[in-house]
Amino acid sequence: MKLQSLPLPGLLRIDTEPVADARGQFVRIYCDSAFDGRHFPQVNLSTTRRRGALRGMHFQAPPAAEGKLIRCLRGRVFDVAVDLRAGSPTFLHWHGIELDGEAQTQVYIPEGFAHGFQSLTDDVQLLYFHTAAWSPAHEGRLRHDDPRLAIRWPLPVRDVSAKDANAALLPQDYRGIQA
Ligand SMILES: Cc1cn([C@H]2C[C@H](O)[C@@H](COP(=O)(O)OP(=O)(O)O[C@H]3O[C@H](C)C(=O)[C@H](O)[C@H]3O)O2)c(=O)[nH]c1=O
Repeated sequence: MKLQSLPLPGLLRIDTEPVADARGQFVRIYCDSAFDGRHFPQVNLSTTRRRGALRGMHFQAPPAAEGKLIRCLRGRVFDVAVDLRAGSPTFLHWHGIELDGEAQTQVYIPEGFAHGFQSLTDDVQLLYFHTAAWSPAHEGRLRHDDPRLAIRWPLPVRDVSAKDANAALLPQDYRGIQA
């Protein structure tokens, strides 16, 4: 398991290392020793039907701020993290990484980030490990097309949920979250 820092502090690319044999392959997705002991009280799986569909941008505010370890199991996605940490040198910066079911790449998005992804193929399956349980009362959403973020999505966007489409744009005085 190789961890590589990405341009936003705390954001990690993880390259897992499958072991192949005549039966197929085995791969370790997570281990405490490689990750200084994250605890994941919740694991989610989403499937997305159509190429171009977009889920996000989601985050949870403290005390339910959540880190996410994400792996694409099927299909291919453009996965985006946005730094919302108050005072961060990369505040409101975004970074995108392609994940796909064939490659062994995962991404770890720490607490204080918003997360979203666009499907680059039909029939995408994404596996998420969360460092906090879902807390609707602490859920926050950003618009995927917020001009203050200026995220460059690879495909024309489609299939956005009403909740995501109706999220508020960031106010000019937005200061971020204390993660
Ligand atoms: C997270 C969660 C959701 N739900 C319910 C709430 C909705 O009725 C339904 C779908 O939720 P939502 O529309 O928020 O799901 P996505 O838009 O796919 O959000 C997911 O994808 C984006 C990219 C993320 O980063 C979120 O962490 C992840 O939850 O499941 C539950 O019942 N339990 C849960 O733990």
